[in-house]
Amino acid sequence: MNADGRTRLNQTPEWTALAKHREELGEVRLRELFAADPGRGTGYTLRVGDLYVDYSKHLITDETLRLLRELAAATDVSGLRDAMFRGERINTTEDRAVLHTALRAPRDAVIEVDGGNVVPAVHAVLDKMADFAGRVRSGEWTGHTGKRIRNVVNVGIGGSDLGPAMAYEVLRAFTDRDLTVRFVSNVDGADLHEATRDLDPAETLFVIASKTFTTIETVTNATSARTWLLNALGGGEEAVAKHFVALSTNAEKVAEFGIDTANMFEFWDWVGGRYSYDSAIGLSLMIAIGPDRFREMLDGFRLVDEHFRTAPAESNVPLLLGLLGVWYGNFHDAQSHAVLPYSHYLSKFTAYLQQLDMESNGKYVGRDGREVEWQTGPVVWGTPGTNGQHAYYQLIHQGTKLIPADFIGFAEPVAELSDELKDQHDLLMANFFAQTQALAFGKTPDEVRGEGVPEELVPHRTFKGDHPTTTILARELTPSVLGQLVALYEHKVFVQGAIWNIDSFDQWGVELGKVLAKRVEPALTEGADVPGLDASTRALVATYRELRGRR
Ligand SMILES: O=P(O)(O)OC[C@H]1O[C@H](O)[C@H](O)[C@@H](O)[C@@H]1O
Repeated sequence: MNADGRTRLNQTPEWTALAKHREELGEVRLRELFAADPGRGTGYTLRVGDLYVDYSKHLITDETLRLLRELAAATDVSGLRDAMFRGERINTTEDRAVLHTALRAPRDAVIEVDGGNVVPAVHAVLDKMADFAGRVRSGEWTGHTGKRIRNVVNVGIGGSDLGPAMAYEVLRAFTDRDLTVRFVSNVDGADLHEATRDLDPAETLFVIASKTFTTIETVTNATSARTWLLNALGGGEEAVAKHFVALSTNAEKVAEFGIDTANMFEFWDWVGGRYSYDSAIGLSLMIAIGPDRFREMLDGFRLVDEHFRTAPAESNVPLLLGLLGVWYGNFHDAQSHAVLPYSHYLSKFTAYLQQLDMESNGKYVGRDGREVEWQTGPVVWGTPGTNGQHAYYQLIHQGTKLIPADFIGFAEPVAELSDELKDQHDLLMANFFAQTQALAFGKTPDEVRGEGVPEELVPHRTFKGDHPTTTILARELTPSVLGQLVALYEHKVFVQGAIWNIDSFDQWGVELGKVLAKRVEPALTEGADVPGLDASTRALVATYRELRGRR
């Protein structure tokens, strides 16, 4: 028992029961499970909104699912979920509410933080964003010299970059193709250079996205962007006012930087950075796709929020996905989780999920302040599937590691493709279905022999199978479907954090590097002596200075 009145996760009877069940199951053969239950292919499926979710190719039985749900009940996942939706301060280490779900609440909803309803402010900002996006899109908003805005450059990093950058790619077919939208995140000057080198400053709007407005990379890039602009256009504050807007929770710092707070789009400390792209942080996306599409996306988020909040455990998709991750991470020693979209437009989706999942659940200290004795968040990785097939799938099929994977695909190609390109879609999806089939069922030595393969090659050409996958299939990729997918993963991450008893909403682990970077910088620039610098770093810094001719 802990100070917080909870039994340690790995001492609960539900955990023990799962460990025993795992032992009894031994090596699960998916071929056998499918042979024993002809209804498995349709029975082990769920629907949420437009998403069809097949979890039949998992190393589980009805009993596994029952025991996993008992673990969720014992760890009170639904209690924490309800506390989150109610606006309680479940981010205990930062003493904050966790209310990204309020960002997509309907206008008439009431969600209180500290006795005040936050929903009217959410919609006021959405309306302000819609008004601004509309003016940029129509050409009514002009730059300092009177030219219309044709380029939007979002400057931000982490949650202030990955979400909008990912969603912009996903929804490219819905964007205004006359606008150039780019995302700059890296403090490496090459990023801003490449993003701006062919742009006319007079036609360029910078959207400075930073929750805290203190992030060194973003403030540095924003300062350089301002210099680039003013060098070209002249002018001062009036020019900045026409070419810079800010997305932030920190009005004071925004004003200090020189952006008029009238040009600031606000959000709040109860929105985590990695949960923020449907807040003001989505402004670049909204300018690209228009306010109506943005609202459709929010509707998609809301649909899955409602499902997560109200669906019973047996049909609750985020709960299921979270539990499957626990099953592999905690009872099969899986270290990673692959997300493999079969859509070119989802090329940045997994990178986005990396922050969502790994920054949320990469923790070794529990909410009780004690070190956990169980695995927490997995390494999340992956790229669009067909490309992966010709690169790293070999290891998934025949390597020595267990890598559970999500396959995400769509029945319809994007509408604007030519007929010829649309015809390629069946081939893409044939690969999609073939891969999960091969991963699950493999190829036995006898099957290989049956093909006349020489005996010495049989082991090499045998596929053991039993590599677990979830298939997520939707009719087409729309703004709403994107919202549904993102909310699905947000809540999956929530479920796992709740079970592991960690605070999924802080990120103390990124702080140390930031502090050390500030300390080391004067050593690089001025050769300053940094007291306490270790021998390795000291030698590296000296070599760096030598290579730059700074001796
Ligand atoms: O939006 P900002 O305040 O600039 O923060 C940007 C990012 O930097 C931090 O280091 C955090 O790890 C991220 O969670 C955050 O999204």
